[in-house]
Amino acid sequence: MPKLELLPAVDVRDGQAVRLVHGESGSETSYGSPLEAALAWQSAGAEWLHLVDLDAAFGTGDNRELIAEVAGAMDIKVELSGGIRDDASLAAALATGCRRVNLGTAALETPEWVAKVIAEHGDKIAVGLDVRGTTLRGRGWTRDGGDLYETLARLDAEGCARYVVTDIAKDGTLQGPNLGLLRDVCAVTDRPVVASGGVSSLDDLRAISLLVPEGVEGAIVGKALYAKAFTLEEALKAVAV
Ligand SMILES: O=C(O)c1ccccc1N[C@@H]1O[C@H](COP(=O)(O)O)[C@@H](O)[C@H]1O
Repeated sequence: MPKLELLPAVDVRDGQAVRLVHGESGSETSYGSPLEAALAWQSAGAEWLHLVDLDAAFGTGDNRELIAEVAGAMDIKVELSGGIRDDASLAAALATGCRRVNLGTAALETPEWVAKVIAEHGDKIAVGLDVRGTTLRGRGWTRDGGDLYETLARLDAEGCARYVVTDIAKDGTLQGPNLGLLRDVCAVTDRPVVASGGVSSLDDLRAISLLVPEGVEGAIVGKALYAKAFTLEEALKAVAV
């Protein structure tokens, strides 16, 4: 059985590495330099970095140069999210050398463009399914964007390679992942799923690992690492098989 991939997160707002609660603007706790955070996760043995431009996601500007600097400094694979909604922002994201990008709002608001870039870029494109209940949210998680399962069926048909599933109610709360949601998504798609939101302990990571046979490929870990609930080295050891 393949091991669960871990993706430590660096979310950037106003030039700083931050964590939010439920993705709400204004709930930030700041953790300093995004480059230092990313280098620390890399030194600790990460194989992936989940890098998010929160200003671009919220529409409050962007951190494009800093994001490119961080992505460019990494020897590990980078998954880039936030504000990738058109040809120009996609080109800028891919030019950072990242391994793949996550599209959120675009998958809800401009489905034709998303179908086109999936066809052009294959597994360099993942879709972030950010949900409250079973309703998708876009534009910094401030607007409803349709039903999770209808959108998933459409994206599957268009050849989307991978989904990053975030339970907004769990994100940044250290309350444990929504394992039921992950199981439900895996039951309706054969594409790999990256779990996001709520990880609080090594036991949470072990519980997500048990879903690898059902289709969960990875888990994004944010607040728990910054809050020092465990170290990344401990996390990597916990999911090693
Ligand atoms: O990661 C967060 O905490 C987050 C919070 C609020 C909005 C977005 C967030 N992150 C990721 O950003 C992309 C969506 O950006 P866009 O809609 O494509 O501009 C998605 O991967 C979210 O999970």
